[in-house]
Amino acid sequence: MLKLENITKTYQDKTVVDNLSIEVQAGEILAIVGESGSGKTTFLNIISGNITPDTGKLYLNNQLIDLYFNRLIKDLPNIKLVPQDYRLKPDYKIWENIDLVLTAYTQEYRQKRVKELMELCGIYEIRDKKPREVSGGEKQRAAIARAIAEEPLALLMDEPFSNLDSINRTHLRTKMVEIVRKEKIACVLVTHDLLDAFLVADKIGIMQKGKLLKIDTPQNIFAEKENEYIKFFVESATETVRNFTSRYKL
Ligand SMILES: Nc1ncnc2c1ncn2[C@@H]1O[C@H](COP(=O)(O)OP(=O)(O)OP(=O)(O)O)[C@@H](O)[C@H]1O
Repeated sequence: MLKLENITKTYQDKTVVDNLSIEVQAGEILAIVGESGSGKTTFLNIISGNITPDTGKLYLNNQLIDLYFNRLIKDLPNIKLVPQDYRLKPDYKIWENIDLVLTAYTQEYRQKRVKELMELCGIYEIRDKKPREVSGGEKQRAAIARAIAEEPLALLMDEPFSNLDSINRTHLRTKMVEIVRKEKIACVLVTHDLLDAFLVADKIGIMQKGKLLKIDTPQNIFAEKENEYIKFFVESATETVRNFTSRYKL
């Protein structure tokens, strides 16, 4: 279980992340949705240990993790971030990219784990290709396989769908749910696209100007009655589908 309490980050006089608290259970996906500049990436980087917050606490399975000590290596163990640009090593094959993070383990375990991860993430067929020879969706799934190789408790994803075409998007959404459930990881993803969040998340947090306005189930966010900003956000996300159905009277 991943839990953050009262996280705040201010740059000069601008509060970019304003007193955020979240809780994500193992095997659950929380999608944080907000417009560009709302503070999503900063929040994700605080959770991964890459940015030190001004205040707030992080717990993993009820254990307090120190976010404040001066570290040489910024990444927190047990929390892995899949960056937007994947950062796969271009000169290594897909399987080697995953194998590289397992050098501390025995050869026998590495082989078994790499195969298992490639099968789970649906990239076994492309294991001998280099990153430039595969699609964006395949690169994304390879980056997920690499991130979860050492069985982290939490997986963070920055705009996982934004570089993908609609077929790859659909495939990734299905795979992500399968991976998170099977590996029992607490997953936080950030996206500006509420439709993706509706389709993949167990809970959605709507972020505006550094604040989380509401965290609730996709059904309740969709049916929001009170907050004008959330209503507007839901309207704009579903507008294309409504226009299409009304055009053809479906
Ligand atoms: N190092 C920094 N110094 C000063 N301001 C910063 C810094 N990093 C981010 N900001 C500001 O914080 C705000 C939130 O940025 P952030 O990248 O977290 O938003 P975002 O919601 O992820 O946006 P996007 O979807 O465009 O990536 C922005 O106004 C940005 O200019």
